[in-house]
Amino acid sequence: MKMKKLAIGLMSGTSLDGIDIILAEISGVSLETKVKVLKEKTYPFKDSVVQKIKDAMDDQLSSSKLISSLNVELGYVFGEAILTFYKDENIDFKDISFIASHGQTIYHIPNDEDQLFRSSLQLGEGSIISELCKTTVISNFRLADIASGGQGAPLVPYADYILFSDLHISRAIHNIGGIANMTFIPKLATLDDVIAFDSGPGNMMIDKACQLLYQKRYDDQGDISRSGKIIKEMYDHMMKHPYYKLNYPKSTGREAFGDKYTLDLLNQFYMHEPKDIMHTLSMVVIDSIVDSYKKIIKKPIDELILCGGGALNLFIKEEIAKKMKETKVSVLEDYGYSSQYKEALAFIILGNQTLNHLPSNVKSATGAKDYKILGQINYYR
Ligand SMILES: Nc1ncnc2c1ncn2[C@@H]1O[C@H](COP(=O)(O)OP(=O)(O)OP(=O)(O)O)[C@@H](O)[C@H]1O
Ligand SMILES: CC(=O)N[C@H]1[C@@H]2OC[C@@H](O2)[C@@H](O)[C@@H]1O[C@H](C)C(=O)O
Repeated sequence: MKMKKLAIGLMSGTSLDGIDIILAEISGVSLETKVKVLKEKTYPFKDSVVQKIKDAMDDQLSSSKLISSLNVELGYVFGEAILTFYKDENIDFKDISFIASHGQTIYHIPNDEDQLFRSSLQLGEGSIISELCKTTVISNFRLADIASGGQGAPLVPYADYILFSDLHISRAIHNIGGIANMTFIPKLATLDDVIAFDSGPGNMMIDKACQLLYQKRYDDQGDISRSGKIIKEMYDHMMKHPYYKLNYPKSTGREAFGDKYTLDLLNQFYMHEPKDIMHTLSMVVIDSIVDSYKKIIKKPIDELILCGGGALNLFIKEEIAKKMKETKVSVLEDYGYSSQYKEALAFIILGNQTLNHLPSNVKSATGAKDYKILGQINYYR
């Protein structure tokens, strides 16, 4: 299968900042996969849609009625965003072979709990996207991995392995989105050698605090956090969160580090300067990222590539570089890809595997028993 195809990747992540859409050319499969990014753009969610997503995640405000409706509504929101992308970028829908859509995570239960099954729910109905965009759509990538005993996350490590494995260099790719997740690929690695997990929160606490304390969507370039100093009591309290000590496989989400967690912290430490609160939140993100290498992986890392919107936070990038002196720390842009769109690109690679009846989970990352073909396919007709 060497034929080149055009495909769309769509990602709306845990930070709820918008819908990342990418157009790429893809050929080959598995290790022979070749991708070329052609266009990329982000379309913001309407505030009313963000509110419905947050309500659907909230144990008190959610209802089965809301979830049923939101699944279809997000199908329309995603499909219409793709149609706008086609218009903006002069793309003819007939040229597109497939759309791979991650969907909006509403709830993620990485491990069985009392009365609760390990599960993960992504909304944005593929049937609706397929109907609107008149193309085959692959969605719901996580459940086949869960069926095989995995956590269903993280899934991007497969794409990281295809894009960044190297014979001579050990590389880690750290995505700092709402949640921060990493893929470590030792030199000469097989897929089984890859280590990947969510290191903990990325921007979600920093964003929430910035919105409440400064009425800004995020801490642009990390300037506010840089200007503050550490609140030791708050830092020590936060670093005691049990998630950081867990060994991999492990994944997390808004359930653990979302608005409720941040609001509780702000209530507890309200007497401190806002800029010191921002600094402390950022230092927890930075140290949980660095600790994932120094305390969990404990292997030499030649190159660390930062990506996700958080790679644009220079304070985070500089502090990580200071703490990992033996590693070359760079951003995805240095490798010819944009930080914000790698996850959308990754789902094109995963969707291509699916259409070719090939697996794309990484067992060591999710804890699954087998390599599985991921996703559900809606053919357009
Ligand atoms: N210039 C900037 N300076 C600082 N932070 C930024 C900047 N631009 C974006 N960000 C951060 O990046 C976030 C968006 O990141 P991204 O789009 O990678 O998240 P996501 O894909 O929703 O999350 P996840 O990877 O967890 O699913 C914003 O909410 C903001 O915190
Ligand atoms: C359940 C879920 O949506 N998890 C996301 C989230 O955002 C980052 C991190 O937590 C990662 O585990 C995952 O996303 C990427 C796309 C992944 O599966 O690799």
